[in-house]
Amino acid sequence: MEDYLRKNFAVEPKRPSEEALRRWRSAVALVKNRSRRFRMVADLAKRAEADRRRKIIQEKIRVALYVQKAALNFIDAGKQAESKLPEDVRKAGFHIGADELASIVRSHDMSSFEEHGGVEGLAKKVSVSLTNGVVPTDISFRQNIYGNNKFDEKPARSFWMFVWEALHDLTLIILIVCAVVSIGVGVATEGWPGGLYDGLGIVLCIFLVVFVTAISDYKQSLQFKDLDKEKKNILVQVTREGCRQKISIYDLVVGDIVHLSIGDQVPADGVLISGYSLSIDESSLSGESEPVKVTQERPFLLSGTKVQDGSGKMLVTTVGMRTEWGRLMVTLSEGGVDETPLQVKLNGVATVIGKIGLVFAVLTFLVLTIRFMVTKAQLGEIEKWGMSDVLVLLNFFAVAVTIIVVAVPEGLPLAVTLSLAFAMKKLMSDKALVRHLSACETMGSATCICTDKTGTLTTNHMVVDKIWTCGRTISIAGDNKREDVLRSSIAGEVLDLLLQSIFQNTGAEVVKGKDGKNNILGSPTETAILEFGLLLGGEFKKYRKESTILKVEPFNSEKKRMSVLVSLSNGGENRAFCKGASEIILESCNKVINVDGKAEHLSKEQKKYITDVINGFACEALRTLCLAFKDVKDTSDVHSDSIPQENYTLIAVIGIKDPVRPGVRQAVETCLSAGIKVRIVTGDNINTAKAIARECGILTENGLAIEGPEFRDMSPRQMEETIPKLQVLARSLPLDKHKLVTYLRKEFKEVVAVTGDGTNDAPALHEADIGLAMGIAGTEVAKENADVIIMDDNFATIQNVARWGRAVYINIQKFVQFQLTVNIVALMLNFVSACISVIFRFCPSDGCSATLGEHDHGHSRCIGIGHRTSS
Ligand SMILES: Nc1ncnc2c1ncn2[C@@H]1O[C@H](COP(=O)(O)OP(=O)(O)OP(=O)(O)O)[C@@H](O)[C@H]1O
Ligand SMILES: [Ca+2]
Repeated sequence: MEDYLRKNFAVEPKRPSEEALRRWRSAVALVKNRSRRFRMVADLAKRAEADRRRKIIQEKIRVALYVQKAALNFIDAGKQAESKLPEDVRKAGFHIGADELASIVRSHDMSSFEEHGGVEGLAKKVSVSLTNGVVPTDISFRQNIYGNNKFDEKPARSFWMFVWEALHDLTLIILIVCAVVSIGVGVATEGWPGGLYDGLGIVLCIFLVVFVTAISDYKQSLQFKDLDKEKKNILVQVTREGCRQKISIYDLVVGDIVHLSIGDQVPADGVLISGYSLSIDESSLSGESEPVKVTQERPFLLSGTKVQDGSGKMLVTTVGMRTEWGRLMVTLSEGGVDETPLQVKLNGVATVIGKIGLVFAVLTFLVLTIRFMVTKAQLGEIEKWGMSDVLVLLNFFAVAVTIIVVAVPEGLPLAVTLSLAFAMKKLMSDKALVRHLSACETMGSATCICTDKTGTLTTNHMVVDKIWTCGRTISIAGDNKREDVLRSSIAGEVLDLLLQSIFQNTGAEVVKGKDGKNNILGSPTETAILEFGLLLGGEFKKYRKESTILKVEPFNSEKKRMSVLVSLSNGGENRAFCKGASEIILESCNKVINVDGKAEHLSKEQKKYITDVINGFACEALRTLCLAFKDVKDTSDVHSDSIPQENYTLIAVIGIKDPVRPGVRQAVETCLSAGIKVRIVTGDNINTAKAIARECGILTENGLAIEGPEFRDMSPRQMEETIPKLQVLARSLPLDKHKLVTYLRKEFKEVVAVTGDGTNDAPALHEADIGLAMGIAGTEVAKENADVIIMDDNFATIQNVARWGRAVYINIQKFVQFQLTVNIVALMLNFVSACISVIFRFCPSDGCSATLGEHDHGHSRCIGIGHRTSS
C-alpha cells in the first residue's frame, strides 16, 4: 500500500507539477462522489483555460509594447477617440477623458503625450498640482468620472448554493432513496405512525449532514475571500494636500501622486514625474523578463509591474479595470487553490479503503443472499416468491449500501482542508497570513529556519547610539542627548558637513504631519539617521534648499550603500555624499576629516584604528554605518551616468542601536528544542550579527559565523563541512541566501523555511520550502514570492506557524485513527454478523451519524510543538 500511495499519491508541496496533479486525479477514477471529493481541489481544466486567456492578454501587451508596428496601429486607434471630450468629463472641469488617458499610457504613445504637454500638461488636464497632489474633497468626484481602483470579482456564492451542492453527495442521495423506501415499507408493514420512525431518523441525519457540510463550506469560502482581500490590499505612499501619506491601493484615484521605491508594485497606470535610476520589471504583465528603464524619454508606468531598482514619483492616469492589469487579475484567481500533499495522500488512503469497502459490501450482500436462498431451498420454498421476500432482499441491499457509506472515508481528505483552514484562521489572528494552504502543512515538518536579523530578531526601532568623528567617540545618552551639549562637542565646520551629509543623502523625508509635528517617512535606518540630524538641531528644509540634487543612487542590499551628487548653491561646486556599510565605505575613503573640518590623508594606522572603532561598535550589537563626502571638480564625473565611488573623505562612523525583541530568545529556544535549527543570514556586519546571535541564543560555543564573500568562494566539499555548523552568515548578498537554501535542501535534505524582506530575497523565498515575508518591512516583491506573510515581522510568530503546522499533523493523525477504527469495526461487524446471523447489524442511519462525525472533525486545539519525525 505504501508503494501504491507513493507512486500515485505524491505531489510536491510547492508548485506541484501538472503531471503529479493529473496522476492522482486519475488514480481516484473510481470514486463514487467525484464532484464532492474534488471540491477543495484545483480545477485543472478551468485553470488551463484561464492560463490560455492570460497568455493571450500578455502576448497582446507584449506586441503592443515591443513590436513597433503593432504599437502604431494601437496609437491610431487611440487618436480616433481623442477628438471628442465626453460631456460629463467637461462638465466636471477636467480636460481629458478616461479612455484617452488609458490609451496614451497603455500604448506608450509619446506623440500624444507630448501633444498634451507632457506630465505637467496631463496634470493640468486632470486638475491636479504636481507638488500638492489631490485634494481629499474631490476624491469621490474623480471616482465618478475616472472610476476607482478596484477589480472585477466573481460574485460571492450564497449559502443556499452550498446547501444545494452538499445535496449532490451520492451517499446522501442513496440515503434519501433509502429513507423513502424505508418510510414506504415501514408504513406498509408496521402501519402509521410506527413505521415512520426509521425513515424519519434517516431524514433527520441527512438534514444534519447537509447543513453541517454547507455551513462549514460556506464559512470557509468567506474565510478564503477575506484572505484574498487581505493579500491584495497593498498600502501605497501618495502625496495628498501636500502631505505624504499611506493609503490603500483601492482608494487610489486618477491624479494621485504616488511615490515608488525598490520592491514596490506599480499600483495603477501612470506617467513618471521624476525619478532616479528607476527600472521596472514588466514580466508579470508582458512576460518579458528584461527590466526596462523608466525615464523622461519613456515615462510610462503600467499597473502590476514591479520596481526593480531606484525610486521615483508618478502621476496616476488610469485605474481599475481600464488597466491591462485589471483584465489579467481576473484570470489569475481562477482554477482554485492547489491541493496539499497531505490532502492528496489522504485521498489515496480513502481510495484504498473505499475499494476494500466495496469488496466487503459485495461479499456481505452475496453471503446474505446465499444464506437466504439456502434457507429458502431447505424449506422447499425456492419457487415461491412473495412481497416479503423482495423486502428481505431489499434489506440486504440496504446493508450493503450501509457498508459502503461507512467504509468509504469521504471526509478524510476534507479533514485536512478543515484542519488547515482552522490553523490558518488562528494564525491570521496571531499575525501570520498564510498565502498558500500547503505552507502551513510544510511548516509542520520544517527542520531549519534561515532568518533575517534586522526587524525579525530585533525591534527595528533604530536610534543612533554612538558616533565617532574627528578622533573621538560620543555616546548619545544622558546629557549628551541635549542639543547644546551635542553641538558643543562637535566642531562647527564638521557639524555643518555632518548635517549636510545626513540631510542631502537620504532616502527618507521629513514631513509636517497634520498636527504640525515632524514626521519621518522612510526605512528604519534612514529614520534613525535623520532623527539624529534633527537632534543635532539641523533643519531638513534648509539643507535641502541650499543645494540641488543632481543624481541619486538609492540604497540596495547588493551595493549596501547609497550616494547622491549635489550642486551646492554657494559657489556652484559639486559634491558627492555616500553612506553605507561601514567597511565598504571605509575602503573607498582615502582621507578623513579632522577637528578643523579639513580633510587629511588617511594613513594605514588610522584605517586600522577606525576599523577597531567600527568593530567596537559592532561588538556592542550596534548597526554601523559610515558617512563620507567628496568634492567633484571633474565635469566628466558630473555628467557621467554614475556617481564616483572612490577617494572619499570620511566624516563619521555611526552606531545605531536596534535592540533584540522581547520573547525572541524563548522562541528560538522552543524551536531548538523542537528540533528546528535556526540560522541568521544578514546583510549586516559580522560582529553586530554575532552579538545579536549570542543574545538570541542562536550562536553557540562551537557554532560557526562567517561572512558572505568567504561563503561564496567555498568549494562544494568545504560547503559540506561548513554548513552543518554554520549559524551566522553576515555581510551576505541575497544570492548567498539563495545558495545556502539550495544547498540545505538538495544536499542536506532539510526542510527549509526562509525569511526575507528585500526585493532581492525573492529567489531565496521562491526556492525555500516555506518562504516567509515580512509584513511591515517587506516589499511587495518579497511578499508575492512568499508562502506566509509575517505581519508583525516577529520571529516569535514564525515559531507559531511551525507550532500550528505540527498541530495540523497531530489533528490529522488523530482523525485518521478515529476514521480507521470506525471503518474497520463497522466493516468487520457488518460482515461477520451477516455471515453468522442476521440479527445484529448496522442500520443506514448509523451510517449517517458516522458520516456526520467525519464532517465535524478536525477542530481539536493545538497544544505545543511536540516532536514529529518528518514523514
Ligand atoms: N538606507 C541605507 N543607506 C545606506 N546604507 C544602509 C542603509 N540601510 C542599511 N545600510 C547598510 O547596509 C547594510 C546591509 O543592509 P542589508 O539590507 O543588506 O541588510 P539588512 O536587510 O539590513 O539586514 P538583515 O538581512 O538582517 O535584514 C547595513 O548593515 C547598513 O550598514
Ligand atoms: Ca534583509
